[in-house]
Amino acid sequence: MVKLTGVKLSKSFSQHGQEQRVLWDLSLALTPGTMTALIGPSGIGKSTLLNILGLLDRDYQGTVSLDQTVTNDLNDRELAHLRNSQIGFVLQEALLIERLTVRKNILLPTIYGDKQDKAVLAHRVQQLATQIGIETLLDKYPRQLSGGQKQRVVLARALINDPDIILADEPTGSLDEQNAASVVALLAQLAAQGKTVLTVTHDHLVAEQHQYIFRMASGQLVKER
Ligand SMILES: Nc1ncnc2c1ncn2[C@@H]1O[C@H](COP(=O)(O)OP(=O)(O)OP(=O)(O)O)[C@@H](O)[C@H]1O
Repeated sequence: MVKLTGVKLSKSFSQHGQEQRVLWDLSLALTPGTMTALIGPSGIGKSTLLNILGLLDRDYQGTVSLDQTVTNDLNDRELAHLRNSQIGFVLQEALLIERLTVRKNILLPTIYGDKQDKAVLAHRVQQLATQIGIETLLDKYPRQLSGGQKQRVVLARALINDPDIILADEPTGSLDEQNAASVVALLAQLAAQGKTVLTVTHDHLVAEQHQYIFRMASGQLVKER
């Protein structure tokens, strides 16, 4: 299992000649087997931080490490391989490919990287779908699904490669209370298996179910729990 560390992370955006500092010497370490919630007002930089920790954004100051591997030292190919094999992303907008079935959407991350056995993958899709409650949707197309169902498909896709680190941006945003509770329960189950879970959420009830809670303010993290 993998420890994710960010040290002295800084990031600015410049717009209309104005520099906006979003992250400012921010450091954090996420330990395997723990579940951390990241809260804070809209526009404060939560997604920006998630994108850096998830190795999607290289344009920042500071270092991001997975165990002993300092990701800043890797080339784009190595970085993509690490991201694809170790990190599961549950993004805010459920981006599914419309012309592919739910099953094929879930399998998308497996077409990159090392070849995996088809029968094993088929079994894994079935297992995940049952766990997440979307087993009846596997042969449907995204347009036939509700927002909440799409979000659960995105979760299944994030987990198909069995990543050690799960980064979730508002994973319960478009779910009703019952489905939200089952997604949080699943994240807790993954943390109990030794995975590292970081969840961005606006929902206090969801945050409360995490072991650690950090609030983002002025480019830094304040530990609330
Ligand atoms: N590509 C970009 N160009 C310019 N500014 C950006 C860009 N991406 C983000 N920002 C700015 O950086 C700040 C932080 O954005 P970010 O999306 O990280 O916030 P957030 O806390 O995740 O917000 P929300 O809770 O609404 O999702 C915002 O003020 C936003 O306008």
